[in-house]
Amino acid sequence: MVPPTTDGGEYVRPDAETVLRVEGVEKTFGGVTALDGVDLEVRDGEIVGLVGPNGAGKTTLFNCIMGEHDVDAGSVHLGDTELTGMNTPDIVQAGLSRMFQLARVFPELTVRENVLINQDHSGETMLTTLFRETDEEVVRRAEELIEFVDLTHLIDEQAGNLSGGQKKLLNLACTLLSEPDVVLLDEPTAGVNPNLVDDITESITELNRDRGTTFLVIEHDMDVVHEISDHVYVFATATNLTDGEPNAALNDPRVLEAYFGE
Ligand SMILES: Nc1ncnc2c1ncn2[C@@H]1O[C@H](COP(=O)(O)OP(=O)(O)OP(=O)(O)O)[C@@H](O)[C@H]1O
Repeated sequence: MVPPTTDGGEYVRPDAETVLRVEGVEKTFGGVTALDGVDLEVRDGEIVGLVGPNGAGKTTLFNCIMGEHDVDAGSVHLGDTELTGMNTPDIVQAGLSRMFQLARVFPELTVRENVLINQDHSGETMLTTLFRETDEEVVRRAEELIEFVDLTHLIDEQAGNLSGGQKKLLNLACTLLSEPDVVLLDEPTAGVNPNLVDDITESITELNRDRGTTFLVIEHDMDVVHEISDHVYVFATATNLTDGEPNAALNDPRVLEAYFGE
């Protein structure tokens, strides 16, 4: 990873390799144009924020990147690999991982089992993955991730007993087991008790700083966007409005107009 640099205190986009590239993506649902020619790039080692009013198309873009929707036009690349047209498991295998807005856990399984079920299960179902003998190295990594998100004291607890914020932290650990090149986070702090918001933002920034994990993050909380993002894309009604360093992008008059009618 090439670390982001600063120039007089201002973030300068690293001259690093572009790991995720979205070009001209279009998606319509019946008569609704959800994405109308979206371009976006995430460079190695960055945390990139994605903001925009409700209905702007942010989640649809994540679905298109992860292969959950076919795109009508345009392309998505991860490094040199074209993801367009690939199915979701193959996209995960290629190096992308996603955390959903609503935490998704298996409530009857323990915290440890929830992480382990995310190991590579090509050719088998998730459950048979869990019950086959797991590589010691994978178990060690799962336990290390659980420790990283501060859930070791709950490692044998059923995930259904965790709070909403703890489930999000668990989901974050789950997305990391496959050692992805880029992690997509859909509103990581939404619905989380304010006490745990800092734990989540700290986990994201530590993962980025200490392990070089690259993130693309949809977030509505502007304080969080300012705090964690190196670069921000702003969407309005199905397309890019602007992008740049957080202060500049979020104070762009077109953004203030789209958000606040100023
Ligand atoms: N499966 C679908 N079928 C029909 N319309 C859809 C579908 N998914 C999204 N849309 C429409 O596409 C547009 C973009 O929605 P999307 O959920 O991507 O926006 P968003 O920016 O993620 O909004 P929010 O911030 O509220 O999550 C909206 O008009 C939405 O109603």
